Amino acid sequence: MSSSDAFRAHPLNLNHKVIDLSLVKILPDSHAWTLEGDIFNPESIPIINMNDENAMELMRFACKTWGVFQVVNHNVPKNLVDEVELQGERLFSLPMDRKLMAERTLNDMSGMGWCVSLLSLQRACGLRASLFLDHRLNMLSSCGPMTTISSARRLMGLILGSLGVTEDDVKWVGSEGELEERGAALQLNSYPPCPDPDRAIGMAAHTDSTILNILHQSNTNGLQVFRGDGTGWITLQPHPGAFVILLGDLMHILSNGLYLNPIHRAIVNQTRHRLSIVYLHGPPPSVKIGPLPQLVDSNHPPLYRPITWNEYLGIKAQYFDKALTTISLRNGFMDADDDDDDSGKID
Ligand SMILES: O=C(O)CCC(=O)C(=O)O
Ligand SMILES: [Fe+2]
Repeated sequence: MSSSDAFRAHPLNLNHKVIDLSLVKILPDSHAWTLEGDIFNPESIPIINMNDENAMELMRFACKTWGVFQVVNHNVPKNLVDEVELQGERLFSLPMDRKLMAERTLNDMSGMGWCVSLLSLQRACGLRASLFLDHRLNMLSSCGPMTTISSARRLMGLILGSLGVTEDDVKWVGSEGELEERGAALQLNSYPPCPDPDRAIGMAAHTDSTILNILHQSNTNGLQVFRGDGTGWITLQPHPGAFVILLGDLMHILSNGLYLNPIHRAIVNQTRHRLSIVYLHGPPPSVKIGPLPQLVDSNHPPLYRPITWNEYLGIKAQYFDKALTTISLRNGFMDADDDDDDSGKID
C-alpha cells in the first residue's frame, strides 16, 4: 500500500469543466463563492526557530493554541525551495493542452487537478490548479525529497517531544523505507489573479487529513487560518525563509485532542499569481493511528478509535468536516477542553 493508493480514496470531481484559469476575465458562476467570516490581520501566530533550546515548549504552546506555526532554521536549503518554485511556475504556465496531458486520473493520483477532492463536496470550484506528486517526488528534484523528509522527521521529533513522547515510542516515525511507503507527497497549488476576489475562493475551508503539512507560500499572502475561538480568520503573512506548519487531523488524533487541527483556506487576489508548495507528511498508509498511550489515562480516555490513514482518507472523502466525529469514542465523556483550563499556557 503506497501513499498514492491512500489518496486514491479521495474522489476526483469528474463533472467539473476544466477552464484555463489564467484566461479568466469574468468570474464564471461555477467558481462563485461567498466568503464568510471577519478577517483579523495581523496576528501573532508564532515563528519558531527549530534550533531554539525552547523549541519544544514553544511548539507545545502553538499546537495547543493554534495548531499552526511557522519555522525557521529547518535545514531545507533555499535554492531547493527556489528550484521547486521555479519548476512549479514553469509547469503551471504551460499551455492548457499540455497540462491536460498530465491530468490526474482515478488510477494515477500524480498529476494536474482542477476542482479535485475536498472541494467536490462543496458548492463551487476553487480558483486553483494543483499538481500532486506522490512517491515520484523526485520528478522535481533528486536530492529534495530526502532533505525534506529528514527535516520533517526532525520536526516530528520536536512535536512528539512536546507531547512528552520519544521517537522510539512511535516506531513508524523513524521507519526506513522507500518514499512510497512513507506517506509522503508534494502538492503545488497555483492561484491565478482573480477579477473578482471577494466572490471567489482559492481553496475552500478544510482541515488537512495528514499528520502535518509543511507549506511554503511565495511572497504573496492568501493562506488564512480560522481562529481557535471561532471569531474569524487570520491571514498568515509569508515570512522569508520560513515554512508554515499546519497540524492535520491525524496529529489531533495522536495527541488525543490536545493539539488543534486548524481549519484553513486560501483566498485569491486581483493582481498577483500565488503559488504554494505543500509537503504532506502522513504515516505509512497502513499503520493504525490512535491516541498515543502516554496521553491516555482514566482522566483522559481515548477520544478516537485507531484508524489507518488509508481508511481515514476514505471517511474524509465521504464525510468531510464530520470525518473525525465518525471515529469519535466520546459518548458522554467530557469535552476535550473541559478539564483543561490551562489551554493557552505553557506547562
Ligand atoms: O495554498 C495554501 O496556502 C493552502 C494550501 C492547503 O491548505 C493545502 O494544500 O492543503
Ligand atoms: Fe490544507
